[in-house]
Amino acid sequence: MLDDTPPLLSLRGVGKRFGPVQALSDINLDLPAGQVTALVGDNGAGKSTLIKAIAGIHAIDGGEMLWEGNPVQIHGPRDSSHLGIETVYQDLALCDNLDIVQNMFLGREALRGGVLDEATMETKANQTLSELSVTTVKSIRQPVSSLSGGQRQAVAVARAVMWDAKLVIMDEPTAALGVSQTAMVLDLITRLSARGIAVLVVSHNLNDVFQVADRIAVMFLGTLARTAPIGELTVSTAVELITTGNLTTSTDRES
Ligand SMILES: Nc1ncnc2c1ncn2[C@@H]1O[C@H](COP(=O)(O)OP(=O)(O)OP(=O)(O)O)[C@@H](O)[C@H]1O
Repeated sequence: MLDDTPPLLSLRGVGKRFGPVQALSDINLDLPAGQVTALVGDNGAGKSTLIKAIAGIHAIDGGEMLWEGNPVQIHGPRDSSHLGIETVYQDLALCDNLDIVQNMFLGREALRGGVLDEATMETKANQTLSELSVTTVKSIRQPVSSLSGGQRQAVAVARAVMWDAKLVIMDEPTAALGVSQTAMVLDLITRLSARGIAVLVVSHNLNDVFQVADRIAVMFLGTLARTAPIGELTVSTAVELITTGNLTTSTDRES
């Protein structure tokens, strides 16, 4: 039977111009629930502009976005977080001097009788971290400044999940990480999609992409050169698309 569930988010003909620069042209992209979509492309291809458009930081000036099949207007970060879109940027936006619980509840603290409800916040933070199998953190009361890069990523992702993200966008999540921490973060991405969350991962690292993604979207000079299930491309065809925007050879893997 055909699954007629609409994708969680669909971009239809999306465009964005910065003065003379057409940063995005006619972008058509579906982000299905429970799947990891990798967004790849060379420097300046438009990846950041696209994720910022979805996150409501850049207003689009053409096309439309559909959320679960219905047209939506995303005018700012509040609109996107209201829909259930959470973005984990490279700098993570964690406060170093605050502990894990304080970071996960920053700006959305639980109160009881007008005071902070620490017990509830600790329970919820612990529960989310353990649901995501983040077991490497010694104490949820340690300041995030004492965490490794991978653990910081995990806290930022857990915060998104705790606040009911339906779409998690990750900007170069493994760029600053070593081998074992990269493996931990890739694992975490897989667990997000297993929970039914749509994940959009921007990455320059094709090894990571081929390990974790279900689908790949290749950008070239502001356009979407190709969107395909990951099995339809190889690393070398992906590189060709990234660098030229086309495939001259017919070396696509049989799907
Ligand atoms: N705020 C801005 N004002 C003017 N031009 C911009 C702005 N942001 C991006 N651009 C331009 O839009 C184009 C796409 O940039 P974008 O940062 O989205 O690319 P990218 O694929 O994320 O690149 P990178 O991998 O280097 O981060 C580039 O030509 C860039 O110079």
